[in-house]
Amino acid sequence: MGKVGFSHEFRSIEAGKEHKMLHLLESMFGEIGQMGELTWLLSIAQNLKLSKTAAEFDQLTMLMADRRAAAEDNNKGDILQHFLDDMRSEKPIAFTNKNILYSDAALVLTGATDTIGAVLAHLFYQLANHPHYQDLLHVQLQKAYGKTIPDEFTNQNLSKIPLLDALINETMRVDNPIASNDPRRTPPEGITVDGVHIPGGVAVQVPAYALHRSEQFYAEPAQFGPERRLDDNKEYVKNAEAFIPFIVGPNNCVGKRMTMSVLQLVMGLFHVEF
Ligand code: HEM
Repeated sequence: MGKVGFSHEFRSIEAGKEHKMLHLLESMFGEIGQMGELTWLLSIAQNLKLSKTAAEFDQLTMLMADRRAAAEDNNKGDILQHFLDDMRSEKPIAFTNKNILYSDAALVLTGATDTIGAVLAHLFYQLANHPHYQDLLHVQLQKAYGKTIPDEFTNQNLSKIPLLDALINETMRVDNPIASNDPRRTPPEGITVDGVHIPGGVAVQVPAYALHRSEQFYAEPAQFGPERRLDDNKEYVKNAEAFIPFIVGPNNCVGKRMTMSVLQLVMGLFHVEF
C-alpha cells in the first residue's frame, strides 16, 4: 500500500525483513483483536491514548502524509494525490483540514494492508479444511487461465468465476477482518431505527461480525457454506443485506474493488503456480 497510496516503497520483500510500519500495523491489529467484539472499548482506549503502538503508528503515518504532500511532483496518480488535490482546491469537499488528511492516510494503510492479509489467511484456512473446494476451484481457474492473454489471468476472466466470489464472500462473512465500522453520530433530532429511537448526538456502530453471524439473517451462521451462496438459497441467506464487510452508504470502502481483484488474482496465481 506504500506504492498505491503514497508512491512510497516499503521494500520489505527486497530487504527480507519487516518494515517498521508493517510491524506496527500487526501489533496494533493484535491489540485490537484482543478486545474481540467490544468495539466501544477500542474507542475508550484510543481516546485515553493507552496504546504506545497506535501513537507510534500515528506519528509515522503523519510523517508519510507530510512527505507525500511536500513532494515536488504531485502528479503521481496515487491515492494521496486525490486527497491532496481536494485539500488544495478552492472549495475542498472532504479534506477541509490536515487532520482529515492524516486520518484518511492512516485508513489507507490500516484498511488496505492487514484486511486483505487477514482475508487471505482465513481463505486458505477454509480451503485447507474443505479440500473439495480446492479441486472445484482449480478446474474453474484452469479454464480462466490464458483465456484472453496467453499464460496470464485477466481481471475480467477472474471476476467471472462465481465459485471464487462465493469463497471470498463467505470467508468475509464468517471471519470479517473488520469486526465493526467506525462510529457515526446520530443527527441532532435523533433517529428511529427498526422502531428504536436513538437520541441525537449519540455515537453508534454496526458490528458486522454480529450481523454476519446472526441466526436472524443466516441459517447455521457459524458454518462455512459457499455453495449456499451459489444456489441463491433463501433458506440459508435470509437477508442478503446483512452482509457488510465494506459497509454501505456514501462512506463505504474505497478499496473494495481493488480488494476483490487482489484476492481473485492471488487465489488464481496460487492455484496455477502450486
Ligand atoms: C478485505 C479488505 C477490506 C475491508 C474488509 C475493508 C473494510 C472497510 C470498511 C468497513 C470501511 C468503512 C470504515 C468506516 O468508515 O466505518 C472502509 C473504509 C475505507 N477503506 Fe477499506 N477495506 C478493505 C480494503 C481496503 C483497501 C484495499 C483500501 C485501499 C486501497 C481501503 C481503503 C479504505 C479507505 C480510504 C476507507 C475510508 C473511506 C471513506 O472514509 O470515505 N480499504 N474499509
